[in-house]
Amino acid sequence: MPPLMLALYQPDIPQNAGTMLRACACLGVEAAIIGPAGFPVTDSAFRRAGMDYLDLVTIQRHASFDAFEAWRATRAAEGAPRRLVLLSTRASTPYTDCVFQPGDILLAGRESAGVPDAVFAAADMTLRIPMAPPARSLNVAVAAAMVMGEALRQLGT
Ligand SMILES: C[S@@+](CC[C@H](N)C(=O)[O-])C[C@H]1O[C@@H](n2cnc3c(N)ncnc32)[C@H](O)[C@@H]1O
Repeated sequence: MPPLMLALYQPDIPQNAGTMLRACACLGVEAAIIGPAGFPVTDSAFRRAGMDYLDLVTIQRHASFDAFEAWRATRAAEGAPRRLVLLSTRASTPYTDCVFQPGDILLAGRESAGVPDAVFAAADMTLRIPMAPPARSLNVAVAAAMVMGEALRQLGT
C-alpha cells in the first residue's frame, strides 16, 4: 500500500484535477476521484486531454462519497483502516500540527464549494493551511501539494 492517498471530492475543474493527478504520479501517492465530477474522469477522457502521466498513477474511482465510505469501511473490516484527513478552510488545526500515519487519505474539497457538512463530520481529522488575511482559500492543487509534501516528509518517503 502506498503511504498516502489523495482523494478529490467531486472535482469540477479538469486542469486542477490533472495537476493533482500528475503530482500523485510524481510523488508516488495513490489517487481517488469521488464523484460525481464536473467532467469525464475515465482513462480515455484523461488521455484525450493529454494527461501523459496516467500510467504512473493508480486512480480509484468512486461514484459517490457513500461508495467511497463503503470502500473505507471494508478496508477497516479487513484490519487495514485508513484515516480520512480533510483539507478545509473551515478547519482550525494547522496542517503542520498533524502527525501523519501511513495509509492516510488526504481529502481535497470541490473547487466551488469545498465539502458539505456531512463530509466534514465524517473526517477523522480536518486541517487548515494558515493564510494571510483576508485571503479566503488557496487553489486546491496548491493546497493538496503543500499537505502531501508535509505528510511525505513526516513519513520519510
Ligand atoms: C478553492 S477551495 C474551496 C473554497 C470553498 N469556498 C470553501 O470554503 O471550502 C478548494 C479546496 O482547496 C482546499 N483548500 C484551499 N485552501 C485551503 C486552506 N487554506 N486550508 C486547507 N485547505 C484548503 C480545500 O480542500 C478546499 O475544499
